[in-house]
Amino acid sequence: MPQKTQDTPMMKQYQAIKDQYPDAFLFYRIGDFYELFYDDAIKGSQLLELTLTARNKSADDPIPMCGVPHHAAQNYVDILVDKGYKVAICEQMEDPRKAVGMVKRAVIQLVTPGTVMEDKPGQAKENNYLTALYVDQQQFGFAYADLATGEIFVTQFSEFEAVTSEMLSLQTKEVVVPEDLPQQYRQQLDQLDILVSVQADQKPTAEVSFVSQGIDEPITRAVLKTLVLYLVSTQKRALAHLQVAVQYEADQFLRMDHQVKETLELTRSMRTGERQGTLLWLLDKTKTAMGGRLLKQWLDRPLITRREIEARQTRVADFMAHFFERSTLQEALTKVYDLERLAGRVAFGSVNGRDLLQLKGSLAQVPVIKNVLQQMDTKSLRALLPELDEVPEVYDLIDRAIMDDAPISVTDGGVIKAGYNEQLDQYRDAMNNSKQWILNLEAQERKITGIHNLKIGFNKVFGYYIEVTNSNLKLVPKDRFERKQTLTNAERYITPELKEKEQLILEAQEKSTALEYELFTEIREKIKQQIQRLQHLAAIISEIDVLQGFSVIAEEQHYIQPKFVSHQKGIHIENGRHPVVEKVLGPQQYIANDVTMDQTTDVLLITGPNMSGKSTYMRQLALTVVMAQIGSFVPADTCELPIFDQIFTRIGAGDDLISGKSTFMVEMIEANYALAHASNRSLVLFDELGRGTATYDGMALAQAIIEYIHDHIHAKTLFSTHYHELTQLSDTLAKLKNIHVGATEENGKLIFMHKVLPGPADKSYGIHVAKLAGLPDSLLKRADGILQHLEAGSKANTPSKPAATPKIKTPNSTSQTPREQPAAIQETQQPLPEVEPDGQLSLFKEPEVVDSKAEKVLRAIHELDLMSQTPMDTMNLIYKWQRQLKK
Ligand SMILES: Nc1ncnc2c1ncn2[C@@H]1O[C@H](COP(=O)(O)OP(=O)(O)OP(=O)(O)O)[C@@H](O)[C@H]1O
Repeated sequence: MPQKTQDTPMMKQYQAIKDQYPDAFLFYRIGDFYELFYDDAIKGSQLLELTLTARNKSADDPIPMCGVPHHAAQNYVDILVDKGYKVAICEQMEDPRKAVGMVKRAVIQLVTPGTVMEDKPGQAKENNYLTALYVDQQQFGFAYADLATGEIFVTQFSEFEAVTSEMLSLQTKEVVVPEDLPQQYRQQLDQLDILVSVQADQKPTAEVSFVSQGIDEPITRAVLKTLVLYLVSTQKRALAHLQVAVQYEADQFLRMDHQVKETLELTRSMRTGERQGTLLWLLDKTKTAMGGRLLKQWLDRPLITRREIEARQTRVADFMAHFFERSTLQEALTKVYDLERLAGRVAFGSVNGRDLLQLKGSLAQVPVIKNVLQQMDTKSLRALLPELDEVPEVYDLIDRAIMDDAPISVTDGGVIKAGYNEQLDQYRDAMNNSKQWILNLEAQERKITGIHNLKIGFNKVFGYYIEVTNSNLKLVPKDRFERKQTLTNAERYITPELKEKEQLILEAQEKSTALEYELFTEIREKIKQQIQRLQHLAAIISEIDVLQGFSVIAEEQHYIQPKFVSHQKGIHIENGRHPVVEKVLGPQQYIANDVTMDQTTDVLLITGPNMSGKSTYMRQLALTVVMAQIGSFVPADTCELPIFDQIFTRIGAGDDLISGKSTFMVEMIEANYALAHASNRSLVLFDELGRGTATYDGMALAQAIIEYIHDHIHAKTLFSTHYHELTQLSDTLAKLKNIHVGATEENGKLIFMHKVLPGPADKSYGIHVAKLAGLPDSLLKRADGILQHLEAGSKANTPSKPAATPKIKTPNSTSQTPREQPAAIQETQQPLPEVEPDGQLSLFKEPEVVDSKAEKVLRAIHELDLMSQTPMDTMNLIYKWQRQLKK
């Protein structure tokens, strides 16, 4: 009986290896190809658009197969990993020609989404983080690493939400967890669209102990071990570039959860997901990829220590003051390559001759950078000089050893300079002498034979040969020349002495390439010894780069150095601007605005028409705070700020469609999060909070939330609203001030002033905005009619001096006075209308007691301000009404 295909020795070897990597595509090397089999082949051929064939097609059990040429494999690996899959690279571990029996094969690397090392175009300024999680008794150890740069960070959290928020902020594509991670967390991680990889507990490696230096807590040590073991087990090599883990505490930085960072568009645009239009995009004037990555890290974690922030500011000011020196500095920085990733490649063993030349070129810039900092001659910049290590050992070594035009390949020779190694020089001499000998032989044979165009050539198949054209064949000495090949117009011959020389040349060549590779490996190992110095240098240069970038943008956009004051003194900003909107609109178009929140103001209640600039004003303040706390200058004429500990936002009505939460639910979750975590040193921005539900509910909640913050939290809070009734709160809340964004009406048209003014706005210009948006005239007329009706009703019902506190009506009681000032809103069991502010907004004459469900719903429909509803709001309401009718 013929052997089944799957039982052949090779397929058995394949299966044994594949069993160890069930969750990865196995790229199985056969000769010049990597082959995929079975399901890998079926799925892989679709994902990679490859032809699906079969091994042993004609057998009873053909095995699905597809393959990629080895030299093009990287592209295919990248595609799969980019799509979130893992790829195990299985190589032939011995020369098939020399192998006895089956060629030995082994997986040399498992490439996963979190461990990609290759530089992808456009990604140089991005880190690729692998994260790890360890849970012990409701405490969460959390760590992350960038394998390309060797950076590792570790912390712990006491809430799982903080873990997921951090993962989302870091945009990790993969998280490593221990085998015994409780199922509940596993499920929640699975929902995040992040690949979850499991790492078995094993004996720690040397890397683990190196990375964990100075880390004492068992939980942070445990998570580091999980992380590093995974790196080592996937990469299968020593990772000398892994850096000692940096321990951080979330409260050592200005805390912003993932949602806040997204809302403020610090590094990713909400609309496009790209950099364009973000604060990072605006601020990034860095000249190196490392600087670009550092800036992003700073934006993720602004500082809260005044001394540290001011140290950065001082350097920015110093760079600003030295325009000419700065341009020399920038020129030098442009010539600095990605030292961090080069160091990574040295450790990884993937560095080539050109990389080393880049390393040398970068190191050559260090004296230039030092020189220019010296010229600037300020205390803060001088302090950097001793930190700028030129790593001369590495520079000299590369300078002595690596040819200036070294090729990319490290195995084909042509990498090592003459004079670096005596043996190599001898081989090269031998080769050169022999080549000269051959030239001499050519001249000599021409003379002896009288064939003036006799040539000695070389090709890979026949080696050296003597070529004679057909017209001279009669002159060939048949006794000495042995014919080897016939061409159309010539014959090729060899002679014994030519063969002998050829042997010598080829041997010397083979030996010299092998020796070159050996020398290159040695050089790499020597540089590896200096990796930590290179990494330190990279860190200092990155910092210089980011700070010089701040000086560039500050100069270009006319920013000023913010001053830090106590929380009591509060916020004083004159002519502040939204940095990104200003950049996009141009300085002439942007209307600058003041922000004043001194000891008498904790809450600014902002009213004004749609589109007038309320959320821009709020974002402007938040971005100014973030810029100030990363050490950048800020867009304003003068700026005094306290240092904030956290920023909370609820801006824009984004639905969390994935988790099926409605706008209102998301709003309430975010509001609750802010209320639970904010302190009197926090900044809270709520944009039209409460508008995701029925008017009364929303207004009631908005008021209660403002009161809560005002009375209990004392955080600096900006609250924009369309509920004009809320402006009356300034009568009862001592530290609440009304401001509004002005607009004027001219000939029935609305002119936005974008100017923030004291006091409440007097009118909602919704209908005008609707007109600008192009709604049909007939509809607008109808809306105008309803508005007039509403206003008439409102005037009729409004007491001459509007009461600050709305009255509350329940079906069982007529109007009653609320508990006490300023607690205005009380809970009631009735769904609608639970709360009604004195007659405002009311279109119809109120029945004292609403008794039928249908009437309640009808009335709610009448009262609904359709223009201020999103479709999702309306869906929510209809759902609620349906439920009421069914009750
Ligand atoms: N200070 C300003 N100077 C110039 N233009 C501005 C200014 N503030 C806002 N704008 C422009 O007005 C537009 C609307 O601003 P924004 O979204 O802040 O309004 P809004 O009052 O929050 O609107 P809505 O109530 O509809 O959410 C912005 O896209 C911006 O182009």
